[in-house]
Amino acid sequence: MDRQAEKALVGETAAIQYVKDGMTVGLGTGSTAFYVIKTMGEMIKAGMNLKGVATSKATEKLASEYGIQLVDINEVEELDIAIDGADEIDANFFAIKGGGGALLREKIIASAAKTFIVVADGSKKVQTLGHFPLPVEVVPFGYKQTEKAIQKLGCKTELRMKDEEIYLTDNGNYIIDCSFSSIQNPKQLHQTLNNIVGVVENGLFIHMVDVLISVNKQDEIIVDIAKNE
Ligand SMILES: O=C[C@H](O)[C@H](O)[C@H](O)COP(=O)(O)O
Repeated sequence: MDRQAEKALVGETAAIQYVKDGMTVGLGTGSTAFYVIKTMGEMIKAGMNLKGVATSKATEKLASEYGIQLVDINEVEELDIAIDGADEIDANFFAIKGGGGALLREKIIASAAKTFIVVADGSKKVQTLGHFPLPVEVVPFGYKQTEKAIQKLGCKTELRMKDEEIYLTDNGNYIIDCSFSSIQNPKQLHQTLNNIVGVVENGLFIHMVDVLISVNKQDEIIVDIAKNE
C-alpha cells in the first residue's frame, strides 16, 4: 500500500470507529486529517448529526466544504474526541506535530478532548523522535534572541519561510524548525523549550495521545491504546 492509501485508510478508520452521532469532534490539520474530515462529510450526508472544532484556518475551510458545522472552541465545555495526524510518533505515544504549522491550536484542542486519537501512516512511527525537525512557535518580537536561546539546546535552527516571506501561523507567530537529529529526552526538552522567553509552544506532544491508528507492513490497521492517566 502506498503512503497516500495508508493515510486514507487510517483517516477513514478513525472516523468510522470513533465518531458517533451527535458528537462535536476536534478536527486535525494536514493530509491525513483530511481523510477524517472527508469521511465525516460522508457520514453527515448519510444522516448523522456531527459538528467540528477546527485546529487551523485550512481545516475550517475544508470542514465547511464537507458540510461540517463548526463550533468555536470557547463554546465547548469538553470534546469527546479529537483526531489529528502527526509528523513522528514513538513507542511511548510521544509525538512531533506542527509540520503544517498548526501545533498550537492542535495542542489546545487535543487538551480539550477526552480522547485524543492520532492517525498515522507507517512512515510516521519511529524508535526515537527528532529526525523530523521539531517546530517551535515563537512570537515575532525578538525572534532572533529566542532562536539563539533555542540553539543553545544543541540544535540547528531554521526560520520557516513560505514564498520567500517569513511563514506566519494562524496566530500571527513565527515557526523555528529545530533539527536535533535525535531527541533522547522528549519530556525534558518539551519543558525546557516552553520555559524559553519568546517561545509560545513547541511541537512535542507528551502524554497526550490516547489512541494511535496506523498501518503495519502487512497493510493491516493497527489500533494501539496508550496507558495515560
Ligand atoms: O501542523 C500540522 C499537523 O501537526 C499535522 O497533523 C502533521 O504535520 C502531519 O501532517 P500530515 O498528515 O500531512 O503528514
